Amino acid sequence: MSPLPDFLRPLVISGPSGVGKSTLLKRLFADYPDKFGFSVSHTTRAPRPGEEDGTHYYFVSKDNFRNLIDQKAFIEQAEFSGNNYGTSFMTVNEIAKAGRRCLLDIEAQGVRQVKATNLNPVYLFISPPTMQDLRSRLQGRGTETEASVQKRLAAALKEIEYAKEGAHDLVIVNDDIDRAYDLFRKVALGEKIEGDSLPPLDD
Ligand SMILES: Nc1ncnc2c1ncn2[C@@H]1O[C@H](COP(=O)(O)OP(=O)(O)OP(=O)(O)O)[C@@H](O)[C@H]1O
Repeated sequence: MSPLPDFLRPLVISGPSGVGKSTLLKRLFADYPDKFGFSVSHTTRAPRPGEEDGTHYYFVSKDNFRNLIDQKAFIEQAEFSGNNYGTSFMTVNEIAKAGRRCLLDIEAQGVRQVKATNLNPVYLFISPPTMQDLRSRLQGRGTETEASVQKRLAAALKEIEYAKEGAHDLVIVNDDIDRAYDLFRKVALGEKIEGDSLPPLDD
């Protein structure tokens, strides 16, 4: 069976830090080990315990990152919480060459830049049900200091503002993980779904 038309377009996944993007992606890759390729970003942030270079990120120095910008290696790149993140053309091309759907985890600044390219992806926003849920997930993950949680929440407001502008093709609310994953899986496979409406997120 030939793939659905949307399967041939990259899928950009956005959403505030702590909303559950990595959790959804992990399940997808476990269920479909051969169908997708995650566009591994370059970052200047320090690896968290268990994160591996080349799998979760390409961990590079600030100088190295600046050189890559100068070489125009990035489709998009942005600074977030004091660290740089970028998606290289090379990474995305390699996934397409391998016949897999390219999945990209990109925040609002980056999405604006991707929109100025000819990548033509599907834009998906993963939303928390409420701001309180987002706060408790960030705190519960145990990877952040309280200051870092505050920074991420401030950045989350910008992500949400952009989503409220209608920047994305689709929204999935990560309330119940099984329900959210079922929708996410369908979108990733290229199925057309109704999607959720964006919650008010004003709490
Ligand atoms: N539906 C859900 N209900 C409750 N907790 C969840 C749900 N989805 C994910 N979580 C938990 O929320 C925390 C944050 O999830 P995760 O690390 O996947 O977020 P993320 O969006 O990838 O964040 P970042 O962008 O910072 O990498 C994790 O501890 C995860 O187990």
